[in-house]
Amino acid sequence: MIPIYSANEIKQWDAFSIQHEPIASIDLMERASQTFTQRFVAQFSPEQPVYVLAGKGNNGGDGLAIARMLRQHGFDVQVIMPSVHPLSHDCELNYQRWLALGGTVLQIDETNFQFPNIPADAILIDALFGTGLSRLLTGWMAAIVAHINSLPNTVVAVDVPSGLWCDGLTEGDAVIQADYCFTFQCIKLAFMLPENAGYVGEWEVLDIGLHPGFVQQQPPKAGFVTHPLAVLQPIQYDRFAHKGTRGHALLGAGSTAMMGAAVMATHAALRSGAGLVTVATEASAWPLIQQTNPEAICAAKGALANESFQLQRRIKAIGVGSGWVADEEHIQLLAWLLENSSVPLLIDATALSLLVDMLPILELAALRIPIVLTPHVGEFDRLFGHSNNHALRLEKAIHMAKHYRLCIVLKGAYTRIVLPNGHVYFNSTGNHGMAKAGSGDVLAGLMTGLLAQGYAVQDAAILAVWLHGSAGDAAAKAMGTEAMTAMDIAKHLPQAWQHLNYTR
Ligand SMILES: NC(=O)C1=CN([C@@H]2O[C@H](COP(=O)(O)OP(=O)(O)OC[C@H]3O[C@@H](n4cnc5c(N)ncnc54)[C@H](OP(=O)(O)O)[C@@H]3O)[C@@H](O)[C@H]2O)[C@@H](O)CC1
Ligand SMILES: Nc1ncnc2c1ncn2[C@@H]1O[C@H](COP(=O)(O)OP(=O)(O)O)[C@@H](O)[C@H]1O
Ligand SMILES: [K+]
Repeated sequence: MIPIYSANEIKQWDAFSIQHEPIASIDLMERASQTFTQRFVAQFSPEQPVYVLAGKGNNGGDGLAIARMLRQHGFDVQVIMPSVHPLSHDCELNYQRWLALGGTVLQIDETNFQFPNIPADAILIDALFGTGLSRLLTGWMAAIVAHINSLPNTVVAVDVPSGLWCDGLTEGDAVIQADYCFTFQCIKLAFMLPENAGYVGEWEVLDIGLHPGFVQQQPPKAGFVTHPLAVLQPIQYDRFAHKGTRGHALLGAGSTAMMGAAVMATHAALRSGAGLVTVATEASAWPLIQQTNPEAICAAKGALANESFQLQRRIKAIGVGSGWVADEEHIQLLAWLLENSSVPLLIDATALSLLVDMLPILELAALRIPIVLTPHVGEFDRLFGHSNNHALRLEKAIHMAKHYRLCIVLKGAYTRIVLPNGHVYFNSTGNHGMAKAGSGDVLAGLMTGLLAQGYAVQDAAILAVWLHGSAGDAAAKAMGTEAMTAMDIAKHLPQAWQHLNYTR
């Protein structure tokens, strides 16, 4: 897992490393700049001229060190600096080192603002501001940013695109629109917000060797899940395991016009590792379910509100809502589950819409059993009210998860798994080929299957979301993001499991 820390926490990590490694701050800057340079030379050729735009803080110091290193790699490098003083201590040192190497600096003046001409094939390295941004860029700094954004050049940001507020959304548009952003050590929350996609471009985290002791001392409240086995243990079965010990999942899914949702959720649940999957749905659809998923068992919808059925079949988790319609029958089923279920409950799709009028019983139910909600943004807003942007929505999800003691899986690119303690895991896998009807049903089936096997809600959510995205990536590789369908995600779950195990 890659931690997500705020700008303030990053500063603390920086100081912690300087103290505990120990290392001088200028040497840490040198190491960060070397790491950036290595990454840069792996992608770009010295045939393209490089212009480094360096500010007065430590981000500018990195820029000056990178300029020096790239010159040593044979790049033709020019440095542009707004004439702002004083420079930070380490920026000043790197400024002197650059001059000592025979480097020159093209100064930009506030009064006579004119940006040097840059050849169209030049690469621009943005080291104007980093995580030390303390206010919005205005005046001539905003003008510099606007000018750069008007240029056709490829822009590579050092740590963060200048002007970006790394802990959330930036007001206004005085932010560099980078094509690439090579960021240091941890991910910035801003990278996870769709509104910032045009600023951050393709981002990558560079390990600059900050002291790992800091993460133990101050665990992050948010993280990016690159591999779930770094944060959870998979359930291991011994050779005497049988279908009764692998867990029995009960799905309440499908209605006449949306029976495909039940088919797909069932298929995914069957590929979750669960021993038994029962689908409670309309009897007229049983032949369809059994033709498409011969391993599944069908039951009447009433099974969802039938305690003796659930006890006798040893149901271990229940997932409801995929392909449901919002009618009285389903309201009654959901209410029964909230009031009576003794096993973990997953609430998806239409059941989330029904929940709007059941928040008080949801609150009580969450005291008794683990509950996970799997809304996409529209469903989340319908349930908890509209948010004007993704940063506010995430804040609201954290608030609601804490208030109701729920796990909320807010779906989309970088699906957010929000835990009852307010911590957030962002998922790394998946692609836009999954943005198609039915993908959510696959996730709901898969997660219910994991819950049935005894995974804690948090682990089931992290693992299911990662596997689902990984299966989506495998489907995209095999058939392309256009042609792949939700069912293809379910069919590629075997590859996702293999990927999980192989990279363990
Ligand atoms: N993490 C790590 O371990 C490592 C981090 N490193 C690097 O350090 C970077 C952070 O450096 P940093 O703290 O010096 O901040 P940075 O963004 O360069 O500039 C701050 C300056 O800008 C000014 N300023 C702020 N806002 C402004 C505005 N709107 N308009 C105008 N001015 C404004 C502010 O002035 P003030 O707010 O005091 O007025 C201050 O002078 C980080 O991104 C990474 O590149 C590596 O070197 C080593 C390892
Ligand atoms: N751009 C994307 N990148 C990664 N995953 C995505 C993207 N768009 C959608 N997904 C995933 O696809 C699924 C879509 O679910 P949902 O919107 O509920 O679909 P449906 O309701 O049609 O089943 C979610 O798991 C979501 O995270
Ligand atoms: K920058």
